[in-house]
Amino acid sequence: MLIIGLTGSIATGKSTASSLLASPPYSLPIIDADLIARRVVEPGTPGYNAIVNYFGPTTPDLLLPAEEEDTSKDGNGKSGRQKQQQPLNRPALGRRVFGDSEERRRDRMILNKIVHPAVRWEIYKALAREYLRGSWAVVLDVPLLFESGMDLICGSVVVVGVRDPAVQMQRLRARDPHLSAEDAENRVRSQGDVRGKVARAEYRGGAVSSARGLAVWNDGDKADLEAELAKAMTLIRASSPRWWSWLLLLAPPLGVVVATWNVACNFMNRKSWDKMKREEKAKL
Ligand SMILES: CC(C)(COP(=O)(O)OP(=O)(O)OC[C@H]1O[C@@H](n2cnc3c(N)ncnc32)[C@H](O)[C@@H]1O)[C@@H](O)C(=O)NCCC(=O)NCCS
Ligand SMILES: Nc1ncnc2c1ncn2[C@@H]1O[C@H](COP(=O)(O)OP(=O)(O)OP(=O)(O)O)[C@@H](O)[C@H]1O
Repeated sequence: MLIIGLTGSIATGKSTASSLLASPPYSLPIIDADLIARRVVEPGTPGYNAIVNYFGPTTPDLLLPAEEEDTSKDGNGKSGRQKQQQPLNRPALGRRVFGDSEERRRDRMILNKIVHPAVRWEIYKALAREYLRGSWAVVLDVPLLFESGMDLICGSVVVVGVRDPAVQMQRLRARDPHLSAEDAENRVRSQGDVRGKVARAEYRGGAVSSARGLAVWNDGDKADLEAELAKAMTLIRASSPRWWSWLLLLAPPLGVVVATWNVACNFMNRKSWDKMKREEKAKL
């Protein structure tokens, strides 16, 4: 099964691209890390408890008002309404962790340490399900694909980027009108420049621009995005035909060898990228 990593920066169009990939003619299964990251911090989960313990004492608006559940219909004899645990106030938590001050970076790291292991585990379970279903390919939509090291397990990485940061900001403000200009700025600054992610993907793709790493530009309208995606999918399909996935599924030892080889190639590629970046820095 081919794992297609889909990434980008905030509001560059990952979700728009993934809903196109989920629809015909592609109809690919999508694993959405943002959705999983919401599920693993729902009230009652270990993630929720850890966040409340750490951020609660210093974030007065961390929790939303509790919803009340009507329990009188359950026939439990009590005519009461039961208080639910208060859900997280996500914009308030976002204000604690997005931005590039020392304090925000530290808090973001702590939040990541709470949320990411649970997200990773859910992603591995979802991948195993798709593998057993015999899916040809699956899209792994992860905003922090490179930062989390998840790119290592991907056969292909597609970065959805915009060249003009003003387009990114305008789309973010239009989609999330509840964010102040400062909040929006902080969110954008919390992720590296998307052009850096595009460069990283293109380095994976190599000089001949293989399906291992591709950029999909999204400065134009949605029809332009569809056309860009179609080009990327043509390359990806050619690099990993359906019969190849069936062969790997029917011959598990071969599947293990190919998967190990793939991770090793990605690891070597990452080492050589890091080395190149270090040398560039040293020259400055
Ligand atoms: C801080 C939180 C509560 C804010 O929630 P909110 O609903 O307002 O925003 P949402 O989750 O939709 O995120 C919007 C975008 O911000 C970016 N983003 C989210 N978390 C992070 C992070 N830790 N570092 C950098 N960028 C991030 C992503 O591009 C994401 O798509 C939430 O983003 C969160 O729990 N983040 C930590 C978990 C995480 O890293 N999720 C990303 C996928 S694993
Ligand atoms: N080509 C486009 N033309 C016009 N609007 C677009 C285009 N692509 C995306 N948008 C809009 O821009 C906003 C951000 O897109 P989207 O939600 O897909 O980004 P994202 O990368 O998934 O963001 P996030 O990281 O915050 O989850 C959405 O409102 C979407 O409808």
